Amino acid sequence: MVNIAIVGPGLVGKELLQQLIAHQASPRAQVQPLAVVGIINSKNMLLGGKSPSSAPAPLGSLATWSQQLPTAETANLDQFIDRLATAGAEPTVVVDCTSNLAVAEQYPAWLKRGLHIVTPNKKGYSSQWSLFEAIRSNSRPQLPAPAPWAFHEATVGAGLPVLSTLSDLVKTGDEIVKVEGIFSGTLSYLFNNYSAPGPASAKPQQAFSDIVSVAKSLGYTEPDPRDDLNGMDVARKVVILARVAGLKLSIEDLDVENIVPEALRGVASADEFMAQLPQYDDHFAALNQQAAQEGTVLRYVGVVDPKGKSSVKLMKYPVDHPFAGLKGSDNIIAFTTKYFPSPLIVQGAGAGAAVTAFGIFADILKVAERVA
Ligand SMILES: NC(=O)C1=CN([C@@H]2O[C@H](COP(=O)(O)OP(=O)(O)OC[C@H]3O[C@@H](n4cnc5c(N)ncnc54)[C@H](OP(=O)(O)O)[C@@H]3O)[C@@H](O)[C@H]2O)C=CC1
Ligand SMILES: N[C@@H](CC=O)C(=O)O
Repeated sequence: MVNIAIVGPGLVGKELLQQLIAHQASPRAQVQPLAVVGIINSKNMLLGGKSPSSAPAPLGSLATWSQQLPTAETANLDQFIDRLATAGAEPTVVVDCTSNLAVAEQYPAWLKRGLHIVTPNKKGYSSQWSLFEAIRSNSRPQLPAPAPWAFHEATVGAGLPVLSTLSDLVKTGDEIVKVEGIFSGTLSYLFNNYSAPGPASAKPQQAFSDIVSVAKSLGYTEPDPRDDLNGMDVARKVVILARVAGLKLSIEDLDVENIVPEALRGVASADEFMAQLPQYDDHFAALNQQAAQEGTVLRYVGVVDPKGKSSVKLMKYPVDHPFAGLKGSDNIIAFTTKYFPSPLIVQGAGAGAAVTAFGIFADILKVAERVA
């Protein structure tokens, strides 16, 4: 048995819980039994087991967790972790589904207590180098067994096998020449719809702000869509990729193009930002029109260039370029390497609760297979 504890049952965490509940009801659970022993958000926490000093046990009636959580005991992340790390507990995976840096800063301490980590939270792997290094040096494979594992596949490309592919290339001695791609499901969705190839008259005349609203409602955006439009989400992914490729890169080393209109960068809330965005539809329409007149489309692209300057920016691509033909919220990542001078391409849905939860779930199973 492997224990699972979820920190942050929001959009993604909730979907993960659904997938875990479905797993428990399926024959797959016989092969790999998984028990959800704890759930915590910023207000409350649920922990299975008899007493605060006993090892955690599976939550009873997991299907009703969302009704139980709001009236459960007050959240205390330190106490939650203490319980999970109780002597005699089953191997435990803490799944951080927040987007919180303060939570990610706890990973090294959690790893030192033997807890495995799986996360879609980009902050731990893309913020200060010392945090990344502390996570890496306190987990396997840097430490020998029985040290815990830390996996973060869903931080880039949601459920797509992006980091595992890059890691395999590096581990087998391939040389990374360039990693280039559309790493944001939100920005992919926005520009695939707003700046589609084809005659201007055939294009849908949707306002830019309307498409941002749809991307938000489909669960593609960060809780505040400015974190997508300001390039920071893509910048974090570029940093994560670069670090997996062995480069000591940080966000400050990148050129990042912020496409949030300047006047909206400081507005107080995401709601206020969404309310004011329609005032800037003409600005985006002009950018798009200019690209169309040049026979190009707009695409927001990240580049890891080991020998040059890595960057995150809005680019124009000819309509027959592979990036121009993307659909929906697809990500596309092209790895140009010594073995793959014609790039190895990974492509598919790169945002949304279902695919992100799938990526997290696959990482949980990787831990479970290694500790079974
Ligand atoms: N959406 C997508 O397509 C993808 C998302 N991701 C990443 O997945 C993560 C989750 O995203 P999403 O589900 O949309 O985010 P949400 O904002 O929907 O959920 C965040 C959750 O974290 C909880 N939380 C926040 N701070 C704390 C804290 N200090 N202690 C405990 N719980 C806390 C919130 O609780 P409360 O409600 O009480 O505030 C909430 O349950 C993010 O890091 C995101 O970048 C990665 C890939 C794709
Ligand atoms: N907001 C992000 C979610 C996944 O990382 C995106 O749009 O790609």
